[in-house]
Amino acid sequence: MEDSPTVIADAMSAYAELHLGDERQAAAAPGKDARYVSSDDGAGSSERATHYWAYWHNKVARSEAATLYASADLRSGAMQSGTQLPHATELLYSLGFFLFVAWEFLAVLQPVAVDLYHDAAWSRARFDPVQQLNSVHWIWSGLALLWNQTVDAHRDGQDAKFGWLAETVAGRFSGGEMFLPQLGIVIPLQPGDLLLIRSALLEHCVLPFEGERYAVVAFRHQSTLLCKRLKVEELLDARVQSRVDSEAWISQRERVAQAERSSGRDEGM
Ligand SMILES: O=C(O)CCC(=O)C(=O)O
Ligand SMILES: [Fe+2]
Repeated sequence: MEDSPTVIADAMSAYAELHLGDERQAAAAPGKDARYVSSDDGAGSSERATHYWAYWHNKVARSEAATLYASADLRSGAMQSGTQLPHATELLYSLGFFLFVAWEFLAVLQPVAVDLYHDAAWSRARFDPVQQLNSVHWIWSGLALLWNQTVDAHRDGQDAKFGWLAETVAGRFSGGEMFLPQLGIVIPLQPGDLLLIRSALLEHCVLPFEGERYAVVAFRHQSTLLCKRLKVEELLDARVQSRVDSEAWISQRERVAQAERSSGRDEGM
């Protein structure tokens, strides 16, 4: 990912400059999302932002009216229905290489996970504007974009339980390593690196940093997986699985999907 650091950093800077300016400044209310509660909410806080692009299922209405939801800064507490897609196109194309490499690595590491994510993505492709732009390498249900955000220790409880998050960072900064408290491991994540972690299981946080640190996080929520009654934990376990495992899993998945359809118990996502 040699050229990606500047490509991504430039695209994120441009995007922030053009489209986040006012919303960024407006973020004054205390955050509702514990992940982004900053320990140093003083100087420079107006430069921090978290922005989501995600396929979001409307559980209350039980509809598939998924849309692009975005929050310029979760500290404002507002999740807004996004209309920013036209503005987002340039940034999404700049992230293409990251999405491609994440897909490739995950396909080698655990093909079953790619199958599972891919199925979920394609079943909802017509509702998912990001999918429509990114085509085959978009296997995620959402992206979190972070500008200079400190991130306290957390697990991403909505992510697929035994699934994966893909992340890369950009900008010029020192510090800002990813720390995994349960394992006592510090990952010196640098621009150009790709990180895949089990975000729902492993606590992670970002250590203090100086400079400009941008993060791009691709995730898939558990609620968007197709076969929710599958014992995903047995499938996405810690082993690196072979294609043979994958084929066995596909037939299991089909059986479960069929059982769900015929019992009529599947209430959507
Ligand atoms: O900024 C990072 O490096 C991590 C972000 C993260 O963990 C999250 O958004 O859930
Ligand atoms: Fe996280």
